[in-house]
Amino acid sequence: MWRRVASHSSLFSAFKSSVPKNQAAYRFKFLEVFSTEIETPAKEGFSSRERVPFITFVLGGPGSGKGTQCAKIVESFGFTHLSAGDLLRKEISSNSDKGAMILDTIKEGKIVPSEVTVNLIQRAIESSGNYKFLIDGFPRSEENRIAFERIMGAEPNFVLFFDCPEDEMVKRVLSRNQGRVDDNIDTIKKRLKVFVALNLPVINYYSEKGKVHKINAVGTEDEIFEQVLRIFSAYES
Ligand SMILES: Nc1ncnc2c1ncn2[C@@H]1O[C@H](COP(=O)(O)OP(=O)(O)OP(=O)(O)O)[C@@H](O)[C@H]1O
Ligand SMILES: Nc1ccn([C@@H]2O[C@H](COP(=O)(O)O)[C@@H](O)[C@H]2O)c(=O)n1
Ligand SMILES: [Mg+2]
Repeated sequence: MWRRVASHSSLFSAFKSSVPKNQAAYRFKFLEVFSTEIETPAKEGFSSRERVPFITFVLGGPGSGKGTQCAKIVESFGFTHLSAGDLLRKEISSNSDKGAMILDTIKEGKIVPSEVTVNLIQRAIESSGNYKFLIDGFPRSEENRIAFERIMGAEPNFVLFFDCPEDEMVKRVLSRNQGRVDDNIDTIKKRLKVFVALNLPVINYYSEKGKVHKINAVGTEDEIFEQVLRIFSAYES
């Protein structure tokens, strides 16, 4: 994990011993983005002065308000917002060879193979020029989580979990009106099942590590953002 390692090179050699050569090279490229910061000892907060990489995973069921709150966090704290779903939708629109597979998976409310999603996130991080990231809708499964840790060699600093009752999530998704292929009642039911079966275990995993901040996602957007604001303000340094 970036903020826990003593030096750039020790991280790289640990990584090199556990993954194939081409991934090690990829990882090294990724680390170069942060090459001046990585030698700085770990800090709990995010600081504009030292620019130590800071990762927040933003989790919650479909329609719980992750994207809405991420937009507000970006405005107040200068994070880069990377929505895994948006990155996958962009990949579909770009006519990539994986587009058809991704579209079919999204229509079924299932999870896209982890390597695909992690590689999209990795590219977006590398090209962002930022060091503070909100990774929204990821990891969606233990497989996602393990792939991220293996490829990126990093864990989140903390996890935001938007806790919302299912009937409220269904209501919000059905009135979202953004033309998403998965915003229909059949796919929502599947997404809710996938959330319980695959995503809740990830939230429990990080909860046991003391990394989860649970937000009551019922209320107005501003009421919810008050809770979010308190959490981020405590990490600001
Ligand atoms: N607190 C709120 N109260 C009522 N509606 C909300 C609230 N927050 C967000 N919404 C609306 O609910 C819908 C879903 O919100 P949003 O897209 O932020 O959810 P999400 O968690 O990102 O969902 P998904 O996982 O499907 O991408 C949007 O139309 C949004 O405007
Ligand atoms: N880690 C992820 C994230 C998303 N997906 C797929 O995209 C769909 C939409 O995601 P949103 O976060 O925008 O709701 C989701 O239902 C999955 O099909 C994924 O596979 N892996
Ligand atoms: Mg979203």
